[in-house]
Amino acid sequence: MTLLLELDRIACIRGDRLLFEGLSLSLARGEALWLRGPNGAGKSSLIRVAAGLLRAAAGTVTRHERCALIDEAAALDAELPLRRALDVWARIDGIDGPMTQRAMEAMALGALAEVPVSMLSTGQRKRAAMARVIGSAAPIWMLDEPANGMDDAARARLVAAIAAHRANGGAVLLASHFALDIPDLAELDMGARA
Ligand SMILES: Nc1ncnc2c1ncn2[C@@H]1O[C@H](COP(=O)(O)OP(=O)(O)OP(=O)(O)O)[C@@H](O)[C@H]1O
Repeated sequence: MTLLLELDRIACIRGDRLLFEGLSLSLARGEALWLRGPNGAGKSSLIRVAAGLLRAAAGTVTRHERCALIDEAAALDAELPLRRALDVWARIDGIDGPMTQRAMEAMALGALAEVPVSMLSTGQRKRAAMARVIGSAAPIWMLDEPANGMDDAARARLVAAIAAHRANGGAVLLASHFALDIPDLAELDMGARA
């Protein structure tokens, strides 16, 4: 079993509030873990700690591979047409053009390639952010509320992309306050810890 991500006895403080402590988890190739819990439980904070964007108050995070993140912050340049905005990231990630093309197809974004990111709807923007994650070829995906604003068809594509990623040896850390139809999904109830 090859571990891709290990969190060991993590504590997280936001403002002056201790959100959680002593939290340990690991993700091996092919695994997916659902962080569940109500608003404010600390799901986004844990994802940000795992991604290295937020410092833990205690404990250690070990990422054995590259990770790609989708969160509420817009990752794509709003002024650029979608295809070019994704190409910018592909160049940064050192990924080839066909990979970006496949990522766009996975999220059914072909018809939106020339539309500026700023003009995309909420759900389209989530699909675009997901295409960026798929196109990154990063083994670890950290997905914070990826399905918010997505319609049923987009959600099905998201679930299929996650399945393909796991089958390919990737791992997924998923924060969502509602259930997604993902098989063989481990759960961590952040609400129970709060
Ligand atoms: N920058 C910050 N400074 C202080 N407190 C913060 C900050 N960001 C978040 N918090 C607090 O940390 C707690 C956990 O927030 P977090 O966003 O991690 O929860 P969540 O489980 O992802 O919630 P949601 O389901 O609403 O996305 C909340 O009480 C929030 O107000």
